[in-house]
Order: sequence, then structure tokens, then C-alpha cells
Amino acid sequence: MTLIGENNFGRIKQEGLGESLAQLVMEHQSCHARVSLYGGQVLAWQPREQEEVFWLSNSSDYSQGKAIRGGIPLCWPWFGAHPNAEGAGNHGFARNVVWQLSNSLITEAGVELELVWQGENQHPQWPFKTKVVQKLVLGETFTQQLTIENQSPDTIEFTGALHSYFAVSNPAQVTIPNLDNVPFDCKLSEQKGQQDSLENAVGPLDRIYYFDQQMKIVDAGKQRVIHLMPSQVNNWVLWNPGQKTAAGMADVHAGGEQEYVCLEAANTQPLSVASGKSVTFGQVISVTSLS
Ligand SMILES: O=P(O)(O)OC[C@H]1O[C@@H](O)[C@H](O)[C@@H](O)[C@@H]1O
Repeated sequence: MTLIGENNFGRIKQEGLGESLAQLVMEHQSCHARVSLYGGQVLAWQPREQEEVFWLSNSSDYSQGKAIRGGIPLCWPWFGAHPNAEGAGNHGFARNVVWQLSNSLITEAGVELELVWQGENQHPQWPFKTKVVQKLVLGETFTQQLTIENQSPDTIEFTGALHSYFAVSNPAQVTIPNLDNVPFDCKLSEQKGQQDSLENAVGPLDRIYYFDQQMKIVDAGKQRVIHLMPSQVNNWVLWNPGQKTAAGMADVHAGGEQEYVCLEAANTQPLSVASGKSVTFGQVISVTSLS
């Protein structure tokens, strides 16, 4: 254990994660949280007097080259399969590289962290010199911002997502009213431009919604509402694998798919960044009681 910072309001420690990875552990008067340096991945955030907000698999593989299942994987510089390169790997490489902690601060309101990944020729599909800065503010609310800085001489284009796994009582008890009648593409049926209203969030569901406004995950079982406020985000992706697919996923523990809903703040259409410029997208998350 290494102590990163401490004052009257809270403490930041660095600890091991699995056999070879490292995580930051925050204990603050406003919340408890954990962030893996591998993937720059938020693993947990529990605001004071609330239950844990994110789902994390009990059978996650904490080893290099694997993606951690749960929390908020960072999908970047592409979302889903690479558009032109079969076998390039799902969701890019940001979730499979080690990020550096470049700054931290403990205030009365929460813990502020800045994590950075910087590289060039990281992947055959991503030769560009780029710097990605993730800013997190962990308090009674949760703020996450990803800034992509183009340090290459070329204009770059990327897609991506903040692939949040939200802990729920059961997808059967969940509604997401702001998605009602919003046009979506269904990745499972490959049908585009559909529209409907979901009665619940039971999988299999894999939808890209064309909507950039705030969301609410209403959980009747946990009697809470998770509020999501996006910024510079074009889509919401709703994903739950359902029982059959989850049973074949080694890193989802038995019955795990009945404990979460993924609602991902995403840009599934490419964003361009000119040489020397940067683009930021993000989300703010808060929790209220239903009653
Ligand atoms: O197993 P992965 O690579 O983490 O992806 C999980 C899911 O992530 C979602 O964002 C995609 O829409 C799904 O198609 C995909 O199955």
C-alpha cells in the first residue's frame, strides 16, 4: 500500500489489484471509490448514504491484455468492432493499457483525479501520437471527462464510450423513461431506425440510441434513480447480454447479468480532431431516492 494523499476530508491510497495490476482506493467523507490504473477504469463509487452505483463482476480477469468486466471501461479510439480491420479488437485499446496518475486533490467536497495515457504507434490501427486525459471528481456526485488531444500532424477521427455498468436490483425492475420512442439501431437484429418503449431493461438488449440528452435509470427494486447528464455525447448505448449470452462469458459471474444494466455515454459516429486540437466528452452521475 502506498499513501498518495491524506487530509481531514479523506485519503487516497494505491493498492494491488489481482496479481499484477494497481488501483487507487479513495476513502472520503462524501464517498468511497476505486479506480484501476490498468484501463484508467473506475471500478466503484459509493456516495455517502447510498449503495454502490457500479456493478463489478466477481469473476473479472485482472490481468494485462484482458478487459476488466464492470465499472466504467473506457472504449477508445473505437467503439465496438473496428470499422475497417477485422480482428482489431472490440472497443479499442484504452481499457487494456496502463494509465498514469498525473494529479490528485482532496477537497471538502470530494477527490479529484487526473489520469493520463499518452502514446504513439500503440496499435496498427492507431499510429497517431495522442494524449488522453481523464478527469474524475468523486464526491456526492460523480464527474468524468475524457479529453483527447491530437499531437500528430494529421486530423484524427475516433469513436468511443464511457461504458458504465450500473448496479440494479434486477433489470426487470428497471425503466429508462427518457429512451421511450427515441430512434435506435438494434445491433442484435441489425435493424436500423427502430422506435419503441421498453417495459424494463431485461436482456438480450444491444441498442444504439440517437439521443444526446440526460437519462434516468429508475430502479423500483432499489428504490433509487440514477441520473446521467452527458456532455458532447451523441448516443446512449443500452446493453445487457441476457441469460444465454452471459452464461458463455467467463468474466460474468453466474447470474451477474441480472445485477446490471449498461447505459453508455457514447460517440458511435466519428469525431474529428485537427492537429494540435482537443475534444472533450463526459458525464455527470448522481443518485436520488425514489420515494
Ligand atoms: O465484451 P465487450 O468487448 O466488453 O463488449 C460488451 C458489449 O459492449 C456494448 O457496448 C456493445 O454494444 C455490445 O455489442 C458488446 O457485446
